[in-house]
Amino acid sequence: MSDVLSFNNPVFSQFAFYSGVVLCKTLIMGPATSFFRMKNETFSNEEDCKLSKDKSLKPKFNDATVERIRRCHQNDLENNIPFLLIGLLYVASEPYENVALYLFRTFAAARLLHTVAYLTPLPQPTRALCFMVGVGVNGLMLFRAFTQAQY
Ligand SMILES: N[C@@H](CCC(=O)N[C@@H](CS)C(=O)NCC(=O)O)C(=O)O
Repeated sequence: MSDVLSFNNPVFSQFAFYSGVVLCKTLIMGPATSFFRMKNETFSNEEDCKLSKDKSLKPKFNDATVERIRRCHQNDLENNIPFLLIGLLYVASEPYENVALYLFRTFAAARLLHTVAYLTPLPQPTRALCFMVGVGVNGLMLFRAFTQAQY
């Protein structure tokens, strides 16, 4: 049991890999927001506006691109952070390796596709389905952790 949360455990190692994938994806959203803020001259604070050549610029909160990236980032935070926490409990429950790998891959694929669907944007229900697959994986992992835990 002491080796469960170590890279000697293939399930933890695979979990670390797919967590890294979704974390990288989430981390990219901040710089992507900054990039489009500068490109579209859409700043949310007075002091940021002063950095622009146009000194008459005022804070703006309704740029469609910036707001879409922000919503996508927030959605990542709402889903990927629970994946990291629930995943740790799940790995500690010592699941079957092939089932765990399938769940990790499904979650990572669903979240990457969710971003593609949000930013393209693809017609609904594409994004909703990606979201539900992610929620489903988190739910299954949490169920397994609950059923293995003592109370
Ligand atoms: N916080 C989300 C909760 C529900 C959710 O995550 N829905 C998915 C599928 S429709 C989504 O992509 N929502 C868009 C969003 O979070 O901006 C919301 O306000 O929509």
